[in-house]
Amino acid sequence: SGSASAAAEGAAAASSSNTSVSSSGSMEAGSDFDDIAELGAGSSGVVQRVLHRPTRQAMARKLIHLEIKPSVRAQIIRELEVLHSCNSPYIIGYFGAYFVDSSATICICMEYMNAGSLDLVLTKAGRLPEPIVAKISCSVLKGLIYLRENINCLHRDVKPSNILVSLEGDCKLCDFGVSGQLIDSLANSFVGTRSYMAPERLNGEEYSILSDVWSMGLSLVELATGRYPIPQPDSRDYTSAFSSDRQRNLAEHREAAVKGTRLRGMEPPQNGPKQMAIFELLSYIVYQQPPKLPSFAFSENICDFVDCCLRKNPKERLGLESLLKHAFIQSYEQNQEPEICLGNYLRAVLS
Ligand SMILES: O=c1[nH]ccc2cc(OC[C@@H]3CCNC3)c(Cl)cc12
Repeated sequence: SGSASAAAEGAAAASSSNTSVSSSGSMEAGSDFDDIAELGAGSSGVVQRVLHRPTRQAMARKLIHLEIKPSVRAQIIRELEVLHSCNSPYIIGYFGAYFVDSSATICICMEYMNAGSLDLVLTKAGRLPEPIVAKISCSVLKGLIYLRENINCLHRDVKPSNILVSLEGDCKLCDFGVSGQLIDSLANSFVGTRSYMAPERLNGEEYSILSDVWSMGLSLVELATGRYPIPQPDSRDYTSAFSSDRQRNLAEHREAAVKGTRLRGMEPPQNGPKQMAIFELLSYIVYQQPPKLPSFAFSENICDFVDCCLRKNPKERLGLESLLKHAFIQSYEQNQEPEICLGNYLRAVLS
């Protein structure tokens, strides 16, 4: 930990958000960190809120258990080093990573976001109003563009739990596939009952930035309705969360964005099994029509935006720059109504 402290001291002086904790790769865990709370657990590991004592820096530390040989560990640490050069308001800050020898665990130290990930926000907010979904979409697009332009990497795992927000109104991407070796080491670790993977990827075809666009589109439908959108809800499912009066629904979005009020999310599927088996769900994504938002409860702009992301054929999907110019993003980007801001909304809805 001595080397880490020295590195952190030096880096902290640089006061950049990308101070490096350690690249030695052999530093024992925990010596410089105080565990404060558990932030969440996902399919690849547990995330804790920690304090890096030498720098007094609050951090989020992700622990991933990996049974791999030392040479592969060193390669993962090396491949993660490029994250030190990531400096974007839409990408989570990176402090460094190290292995805990005794428990074959990699610890990845990242910037702490005090409003957590969007899967957790959604459980409290019910569903997110359109202006908030627009702000999040804009940040996700800018984050994906930054990854492609600066580290030439795709995200590969866009979903609500990998989009982080802060009470100051920041929205950043995390857990993107920057280390090929880490991707390979995690290849068989998928556990879960839902997938944000694009049809072409489920079909074993070439993965491209347009597959990230599909995952973003699916995530936005979930954020806007409060429910994972596959299988496609039927009309009865919609009536629990949305009024039949279109104008009332549209007014409700704006009001909830300004006041930070919770909106009732959609119930899980009533008809049929509570939760579709994962294989059935994956074949549904590949063979059935893509999900879409109910036009009676949402604006044409957001309905068209998600349709442009959720085309089954990747060649028909819009690219990142075109999506950034879409009316859904522009309509909120331009008349940036001061009372509609992500920070105010999150402070109200999470209070
Ligand atoms: O503050 C954070 N920084 C980096 C990663 C991170 C991940 C988080 O949660 C991830 C889990 C995964 C599934 N649900 C929540 C939270 Cl809740 C905060 C942070």
